[in-house]
Amino acid sequence: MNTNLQRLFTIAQKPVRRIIGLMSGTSLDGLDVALCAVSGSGMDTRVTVEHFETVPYPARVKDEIRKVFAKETISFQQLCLLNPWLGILHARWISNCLRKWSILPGEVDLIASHGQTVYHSPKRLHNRSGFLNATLQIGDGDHIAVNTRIITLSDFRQKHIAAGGEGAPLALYGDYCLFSKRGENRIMLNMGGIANFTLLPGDLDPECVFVTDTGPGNTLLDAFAREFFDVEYDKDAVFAKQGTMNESLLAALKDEPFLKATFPRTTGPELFNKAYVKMAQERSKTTDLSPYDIMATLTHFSAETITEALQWVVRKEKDYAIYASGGGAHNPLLTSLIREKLPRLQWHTTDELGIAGDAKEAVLFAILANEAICGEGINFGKPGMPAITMGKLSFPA
Ligand SMILES: Nc1ncnc2c1ncn2[C@@H]1O[C@H](COP(=O)(O)OP(=O)(O)OP(=O)(O)O)[C@@H](O)[C@H]1O
Ligand SMILES: CC(=O)N[C@H]1[C@@H]2OC[C@@H](O2)[C@@H](O)[C@@H]1O[C@H](C)C(=O)O
Repeated sequence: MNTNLQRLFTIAQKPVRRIIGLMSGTSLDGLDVALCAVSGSGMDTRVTVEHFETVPYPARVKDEIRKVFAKETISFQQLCLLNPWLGILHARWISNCLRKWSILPGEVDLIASHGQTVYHSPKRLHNRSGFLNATLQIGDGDHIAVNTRIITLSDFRQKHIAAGGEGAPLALYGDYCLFSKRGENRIMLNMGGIANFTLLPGDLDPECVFVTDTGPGNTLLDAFAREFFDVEYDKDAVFAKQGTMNESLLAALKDEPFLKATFPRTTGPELFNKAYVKMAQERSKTTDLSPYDIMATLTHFSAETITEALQWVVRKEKDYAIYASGGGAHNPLLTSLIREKLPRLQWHTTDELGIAGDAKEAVLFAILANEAICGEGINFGKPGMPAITMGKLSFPA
């Protein structure tokens, strides 16, 4: 037998597996590296985050990714070169983290690599006849496995699409396993570049679990913080707080078929980008707004689209606790707007559940890898949320 398979078999039988979850999201802020100790599977999964670090993407890495990121027309050579380059860089950063944490590669069982999404194209967005849902993540897993000497699972989203989903959000699988609590209706709200949430019913009925993207989280704020103020993001909403929300621009921003389409739905910066905002400004005759007013209006846009999606699932007669995560949870204006609009929801952060909000998505990919090795496929009984295990295997040798 191939010794890699023997090793995998042993890993699957261990009481506790050490899995590194990796996430590099649509914000392009860096690579989240979460070293997790995982036991059990499915609803019996338990996780302890032993170490977590965000390795910031150097400017050169951001620039190279931006040459293809969410763009309809790109250099094929650039895409081809980026795929191994990013895999090798991710491997190097993992090795650096392990050295810093005094952990040997042989002490880690698996790596779960999300990769870098460069294009997300569900059918509702491309609308091209004969083509189905599609998404593309790069930073190849073979390069990670060979360079770290750790078995790697990667490219989780393709199987979800193959089984009838849009390839996202995958958060529900880990959210359901880790955070479901009998007696509490929970909403796990992640505000990254794009915002999404999972509804976890207090009766644990898998058929009532619900997950969707809502629209922009920070992606438009980041794009315009770069354009107007030459900074990577609007830290603590200092710019947005100096502006006034413009009703006409907000209405134009919200006038988009995606925001009226049935839930669940997924999206990305392919739709919500600078051109989208500039077109809304033209339509609403607000091209002369100050940068501060635009930042304020974009923050309201994210808050309203998040709130309206949440209002669609919450029932008046029920209580809900909301657990926020992702970089947007640090944005005081965004969070206060959401809280004002949903005063009945009890507001928490995932930190209160033992998982730091910045680490959550990386941890969720570690859980997906754990499910791929030990799980049986969680059945939500719904189209678009297939009962599958995900991730492709790369062996170090
Ligand atoms: N103090 C802060 N104030 C305002 N915004 C913040 C703050 N800290 C982080 N952010 C926002 O969070 C973003 C990073 O969020 P996160 O890492 O969750 O996104 P991501 O994982 O890349 O996105 P996605 O989940 O869509 O893939 C930053 O780009 C910034 O916009
Ligand atoms: C295609 C893609 O990378 N989508 C991301 C993105 O970032 C947030 C939102 O859009 C979510 O749908 C998804 O990531 C999380 C981890 C998910 O799949 O649950």
